[in-house]
Amino acid sequence: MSFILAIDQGTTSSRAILFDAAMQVVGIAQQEFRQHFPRDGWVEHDAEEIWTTTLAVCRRVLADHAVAANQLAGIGITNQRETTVIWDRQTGRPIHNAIVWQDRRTAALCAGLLRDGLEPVVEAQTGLRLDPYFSGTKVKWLLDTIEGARESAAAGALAFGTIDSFLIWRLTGGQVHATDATNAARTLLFDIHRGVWSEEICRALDVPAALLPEVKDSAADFGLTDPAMLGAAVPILGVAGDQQAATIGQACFAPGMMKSTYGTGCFALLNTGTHPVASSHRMLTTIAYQLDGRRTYALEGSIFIAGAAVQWLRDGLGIIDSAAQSGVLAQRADPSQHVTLVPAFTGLGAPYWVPECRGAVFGLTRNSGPAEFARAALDSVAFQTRDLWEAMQADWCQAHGHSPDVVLRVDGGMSASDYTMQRLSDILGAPVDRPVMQETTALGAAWLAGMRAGLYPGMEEFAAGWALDRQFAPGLPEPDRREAYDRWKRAVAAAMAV
Ligand SMILES: Nc1ncnc2c1ncn2[C@@H]1O[C@H](COP(=O)(O)OP(=O)(O)O)[C@@H](O)[C@H]1O
Ligand SMILES: O=P(O)(O)OC[C@H](O)CO
Repeated sequence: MSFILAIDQGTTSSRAILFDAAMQVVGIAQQEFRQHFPRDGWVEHDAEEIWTTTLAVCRRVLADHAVAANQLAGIGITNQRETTVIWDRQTGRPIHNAIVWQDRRTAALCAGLLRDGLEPVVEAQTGLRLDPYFSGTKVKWLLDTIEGARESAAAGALAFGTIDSFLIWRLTGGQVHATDATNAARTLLFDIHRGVWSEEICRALDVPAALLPEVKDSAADFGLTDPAMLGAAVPILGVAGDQQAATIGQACFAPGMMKSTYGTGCFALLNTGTHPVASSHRMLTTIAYQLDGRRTYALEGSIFIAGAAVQWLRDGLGIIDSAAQSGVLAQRADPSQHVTLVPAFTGLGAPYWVPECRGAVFGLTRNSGPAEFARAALDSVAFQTRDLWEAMQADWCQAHGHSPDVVLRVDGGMSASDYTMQRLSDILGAPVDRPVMQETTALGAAWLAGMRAGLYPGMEEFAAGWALDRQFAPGLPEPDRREAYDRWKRAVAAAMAV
């Protein structure tokens, strides 16, 4: 039993990553699935497709590498967070498509709850904001909308879960209804301080306790897979939301360590230790991981558009053929021009939280062309990260009376761009560390399971194995950094004013 299977169930694809006893990647299988946009602002996934693609990639990666299920010491699950499924306990069938984290259908519901004065309770107990992003109002929408759902839920016939929970249910053949603390922390229903479902918020949202999963540590016994799934009963031993799994995979275990993942969007988490730090700068407070019943907390900043700006250069503007070309093109930009892109294509996330804001470009001249657009798109990722960086440092300062000594570790597809990572370091005025290991999210889930199985080392030894690929050191003089960031702040203010 010398392998660990990590399941990474993401927003656009399901992946299975096989790790060996030395925590090295043996193989990866991946399958995309359909995105459903039934109305403006609505985003759904077919939960059955999430299940079939997940099972298919697990079977494929094992078959491709001739590894039998009885050679697995355990399974770790990491997942797109907040996405909401409600299913029938008897049949296992979802009562509706999964409502995805990006879905905005509950905006009016949130506005109503805000007027009712629920926001202070939500912030104090969950560390989140009253925003459609999180699961709670999606659950309420489903119970209010699907005929008979509210009565069935009250009678205990239905189960709610984030994607980890739904996969655990399916993998165990309907035996286990559980989640981990990091996923529970994203539901808007979980008291992150007491580590229990919040009766007050559940009451306000009309969510019956009978609907909710048991909340466990991130490394725990989540049940055995039904042998019909993979060919043998395999224990599920690790579960964490994908951004928390990346924090673990990056070994950001000490307070002051921060990871920033650059995929379609960007999610930055700053470890704040065993005491939660409340944000007065519009960051989220969340659980980074829970081990042996002890919660470690993080401040989180979520940016909706990062790599998606590069996709826009490729698919929207057609000025590059591949994402990798963006850095080459950006380096050819005229240094005397200051074209600034505010990529608020789907509104602005942290720290602005303005869903109705849309993108804008400033500083165009007759000489502005593809190179200046490419630079503006990549630079926008650095500027947005600086927004989070400033907010988190200010929150930390308020809590501790001094600035943190931040170590920033980056990952995700866009961290492959040397240009962007250098620019990030320049704009932050701080070093940026990129690890050798690219699969940090899957590694985090695998480590949780492998550590629980006794195959992988404990936290300290795991952290010591983190290896640097490249450190980007800041090269921009302070006045230039200030001037560039001031220009960005003015551009955001102008975009928000339109
Ligand atoms: N060399 C590169 N330069 C700039 N952006 C890149 C590069 N490689 C990938 N990207 C961007 O990274 C994103 C893919 O990263 P990934 O971590 O796979 O994202 P996700 O998990 O959200 O699908 C895409 O948006 C792509 O445009
Ligand atoms: O699936 P990803 O990588 O886009 O991550 C989604 C986040 O977990 C949403 O909070």
